[in-house]
Amino acid sequence: MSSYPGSVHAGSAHARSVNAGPAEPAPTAGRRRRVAILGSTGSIGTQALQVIAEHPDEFDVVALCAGTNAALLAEQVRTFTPAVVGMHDDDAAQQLRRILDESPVPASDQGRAPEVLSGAEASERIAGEAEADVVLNAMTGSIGLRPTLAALRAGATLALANKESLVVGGALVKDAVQRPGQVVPVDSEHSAVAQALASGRHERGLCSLTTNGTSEVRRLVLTASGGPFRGWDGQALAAATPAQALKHPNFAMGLMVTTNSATMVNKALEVVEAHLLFDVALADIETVIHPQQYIHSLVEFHDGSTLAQAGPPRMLVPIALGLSWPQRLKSIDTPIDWTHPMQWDFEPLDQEAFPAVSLAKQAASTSATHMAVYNAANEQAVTAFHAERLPFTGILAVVEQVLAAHTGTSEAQADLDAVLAAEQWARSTADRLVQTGGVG
Ligand SMILES: NC(=O)C1=CN([C@@H]2O[C@H](COP(=O)(O)OP(=O)(O)OC[C@H]3O[C@@H](n4cnc5c(N)ncnc54)[C@H](OP(=O)(O)O)[C@@H]3O)[C@@H](O)[C@H]2O)C=CC1
Ligand SMILES: CC(=O)[C@@H](O)[C@H](O)COP(=O)(O)O
Ligand SMILES: [Mn+2]
Repeated sequence: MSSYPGSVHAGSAHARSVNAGPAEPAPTAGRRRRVAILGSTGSIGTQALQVIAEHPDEFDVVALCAGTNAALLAEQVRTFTPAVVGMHDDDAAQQLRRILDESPVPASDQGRAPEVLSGAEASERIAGEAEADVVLNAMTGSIGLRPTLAALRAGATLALANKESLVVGGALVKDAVQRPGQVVPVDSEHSAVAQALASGRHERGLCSLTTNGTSEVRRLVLTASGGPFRGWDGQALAAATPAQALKHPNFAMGLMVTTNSATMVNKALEVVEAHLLFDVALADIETVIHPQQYIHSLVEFHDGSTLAQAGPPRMLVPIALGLSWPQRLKSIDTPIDWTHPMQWDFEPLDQEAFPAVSLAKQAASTSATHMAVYNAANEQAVTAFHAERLPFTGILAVVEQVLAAHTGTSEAQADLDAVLAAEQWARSTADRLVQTGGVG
C-alpha cells in the first residue's frame, strides 16, 4: 500500500486502562470521519455500511476488508468507493480483481480504482496504513489481534466489535492504547456500560447536572439472552445439534458468536472484555439472564443506584456510536414502543449447565496467556462441533481440558510471540483431543 504511508496519528499519553477516561476532543471536528471496516461482509460490517449509507455527510469509507466473499465486497466497493480493499483469501482476492476489472468502479476520492491487497496481512496493513480516523474491527476470532494492535499503534480510534482480540491480547492491547477513549466498544453490552458511564450531555434546564467517571462504580452487570438452550440441563445439552445452536433468540449474527451465545462462551469473553475495557475487577462483574435483551447491561454505583441502558435488541445504535463517539447520530434505530404491554424477565445464570463464565473468570485470573488458550481452544472446538465431530457439551470440555494442561505465562513475558505460541499450542491440543476422542 505504498501510496498510503504509515501512521499519521502521533499519540502521546500512555494509558494502562483501555478506556481510561474521557476522550480527547475529536480530531475530526468539522469534517467527515475516515472509516476503515475490517469484516465488512459480515453481520456487523454490513450493518455498519448501512449506518454510513444513511449518513453520507458524516463518513468517508477509506478501506474495506473481508475474508472470502468477493462478490459482496465488489458490490460494497461500487457503493462506497474505498481507496483500498483487502481479502484474506488469495483466491477470493483474485476473483475480486476479476470482477472489478470486468466492470470498473467509479474512481475513488483519490482519483483511482481501489488497490486490492490479499493474504493474511491484508487486514493488519489496512488497519495500520489506511490513515483512517476510525477502524471498525468486525472480523471474527482472534485473527483480529494483529489488526487491533495495528489500528491502535497507528493512532486510529478503534471501534471494537472483535472482542476476541482484546480478550486474547489483554495487556498487549492495553499497552498499544495511546490515549483515553481510543477504544470504543461496539459489543452491545459494553456499549451499554460505556453509555451508562458517560450518560448523555444535556446542558439545559434547571437541573443541568452531569456525572461521570468510574470511581463510584460498584459493579457491572452484563445481561445475557441465555441463548437457544436457556433452561436446558446437561443431558439435553449433550444432544444439542448445530442447527439448534444457531437459532439465537434475538440476533442474526455470524456462526462463531452465535454458537458462543449458546454455550455462554460469548458472555464469558464479554466479562473479560468488560474487565479490560473499564478496569473493573472480575469479581465485580456479574451476569444476569434477560431473555428479551432490551436492557443491554447495567452499571451499579456505590450509593445503590443502578443505570441501565435500554433499546430494541439490535446492533445499529452500538455500531453507530462506535463510528461517531461521542456524538449520537440522529434516527439510527426505532426506539422502544411503550404503548404496548411487554414483559422483561431476569433470572440467574445456571452455572452448572453453563460453566463458561466461571471458567473464564478463573482463566483470566491465572496467567496472561490463559484467555488466549481459552479462546483458541473454543474456536477449534466450535469448528469441530459444526463439523459434527464433537457434541455440544464437548466444546466446554475441550476448553477446560486444554486450559488445565496450559502452564501459563507471566504478563512480563506475554509478548505477541508468546500469545501466538500459546494459541497455536491450544489449537493443536484441542484438535488432538477431538481427534482422539479424549474429551470427557
Ligand atoms: N453480529 C453481531 O451482532 C455481533 C458481533 N460481535 C462480534 O463482532 C465480530 C464479528 O461478528 P459477526 O459480524 O457476527 O461475524 P460474521 O461471521 O458475520 O462476519 C465476520 C467478518 O469477518 C470477515 N473475516 C473473517 N476472517 C477474516 C480475515 N482473516 N481477514 C479479514 N476479514 C475476515 C468475514 O469475511 P467473509 O465473510 O468475506 O469471509 C466477515 O466479513 C465478532 O468478534 C463477534 O463476536 C459482537 C456483538 C454483536
Ligand atoms: C448483540 C451482542 O452484543 C451479542 O454479543 C449478543 O449479546 C449475544 O447475546 P448473548 O450472548 O447474550 O446470547
Ligand atoms: Mn455482546
